[in-house]
Amino acid sequence: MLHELTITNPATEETVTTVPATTPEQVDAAVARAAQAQRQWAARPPAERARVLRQFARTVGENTRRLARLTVTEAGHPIGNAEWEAGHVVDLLDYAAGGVERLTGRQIPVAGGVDLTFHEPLGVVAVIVPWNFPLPIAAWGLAPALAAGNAVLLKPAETTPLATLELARHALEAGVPEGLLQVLPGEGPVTGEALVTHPDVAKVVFTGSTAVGRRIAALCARQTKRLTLELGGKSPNIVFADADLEQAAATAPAAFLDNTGQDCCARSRILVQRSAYDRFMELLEPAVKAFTAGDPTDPGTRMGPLISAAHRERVRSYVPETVPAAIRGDVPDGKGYWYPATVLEARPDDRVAVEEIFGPVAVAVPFEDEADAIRLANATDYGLSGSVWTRDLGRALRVTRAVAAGNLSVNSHSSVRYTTPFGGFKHSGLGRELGPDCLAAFTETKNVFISTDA
Ligand SMILES: NC(=O)C1=CN([C@@H]2O[C@H](COP(=O)(O)OP(=O)(O)OC[C@H]3O[C@@H](n4cnc5c(N)ncnc54)[C@H](OP(=O)(O)O)[C@@H]3O)[C@@H](O)[C@H]2O)C=CC1
Ligand SMILES: O=C(O)[C@@H](O)[C@@H]1OC[C@H](O)[C@H]1O
Repeated sequence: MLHELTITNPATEETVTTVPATTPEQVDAAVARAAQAQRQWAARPPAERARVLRQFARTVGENTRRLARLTVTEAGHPIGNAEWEAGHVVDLLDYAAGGVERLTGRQIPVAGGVDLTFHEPLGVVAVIVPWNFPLPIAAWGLAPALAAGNAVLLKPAETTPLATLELARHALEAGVPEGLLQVLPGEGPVTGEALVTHPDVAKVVFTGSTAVGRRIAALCARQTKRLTLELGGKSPNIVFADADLEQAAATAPAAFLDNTGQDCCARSRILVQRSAYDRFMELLEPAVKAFTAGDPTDPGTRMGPLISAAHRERVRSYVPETVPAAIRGDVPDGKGYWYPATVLEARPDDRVAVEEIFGPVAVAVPFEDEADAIRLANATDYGLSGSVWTRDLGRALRVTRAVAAGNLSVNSHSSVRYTTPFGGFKHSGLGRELGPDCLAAFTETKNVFISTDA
């Protein structure tokens, strides 16, 4: 077991700092503190809880630049992206604060009495966060969980605890009660599992790999623990010949290269109707090459490094050395975990075309007609996101309804809006985050019947 975590800047390979790792005994103490804070928080009037969360949002808003710089340092995100991510946390906190007073129960007409339903907080919630979007994914869990009256214990990824530790400091400054939001850095199998198996943790929200998600699901099942899973993806970008090909090709690079492809929604399977395939690939090449990789602190940079040397090896293992890439971008020489933007022409059942790579690698595959496109789009175990490019509205509706995925977009690659539900079909997850029901996901529904016959 590690006593401390070493944080490395992935763009320079320099050690940034070390952070103590949380032991299982410290997890026990954190759960006890959180449970006490939660009882007092849940008892406070809703308007008061909403005010505290709005102040939390304001404090984060005043500190987005510093939070963004921490994301650049620990995760290698380009500064423009990192600033958007910190701003997204502000929006999530504001949105959740607005939900506190709208988390209403119901009165259902019944015979012989009055029937009331209540939404009650769960208690202590564990939010286990990956390294790809340290702040947004943390906030997807913590903002609605706190708003619904819960306490949150957040375990960041080993490689990226700095921004969320800073976020917890801002929570205290803003008046979020001591103990209600605690960030517990540490190793997944140690700190993470201590949280998942703790009997006083009522719910686990996990974002990460499908393999770890399955393990956590099995551990939660032993205690019938509430669980939300946001797992991997291998999302299709389906381009029909009738689409605006210029626009489809201009936007396709960002859809698989943003965050260096370390995005569960990455459209890394580019499916193009055969009659438009050659033209599309011609248009795609300059667009991919223009997606500049380099120093993440430079506002002109579009793509940073991968998170670690080990992850770069994993990405590399998917790309056959003997087959030349159809398109390959450039990366800086020297230090940093760089990997070039790569498009491969693959067969639909090649490993590179069906497994999540989580790097700047896409496959291009031609298809014949609508039925073939749907068949190929659904030919993975995943079902998170996907895009359809066409000018035919009927086709857009038919294809989006036929693709088994939680988040689809037409003539766009947008997957994430804090106001709309997000989550996966098949092996991409369980439950939904964000959207109008995000607070209810952190409650139990209680029904009370009051007899009027007595
Ligand atoms: N859906 C998504 O957004 C993500 C998908 N992935 C996929 O997973 C692959 C591997 O990435 P990796 O970092 O290993 O992702 P993991 O699934 O291992 O990690 C995600 C989070 O879970 C924690 N964790 C790991 N094991 C356990 C456990 N047994 N109990 C509780 N928590 C645990 C991790 O901690 P620690 O950091 O200490 O390991 C981290 O905080 C990627 O290449 C990608 O394909 C990865 C990240 C995000
Ligand atoms: O989990 C992911 O990787 C995606 O959902 C990702 O998270 C925040 C970004 O806005 C999304 O694309």
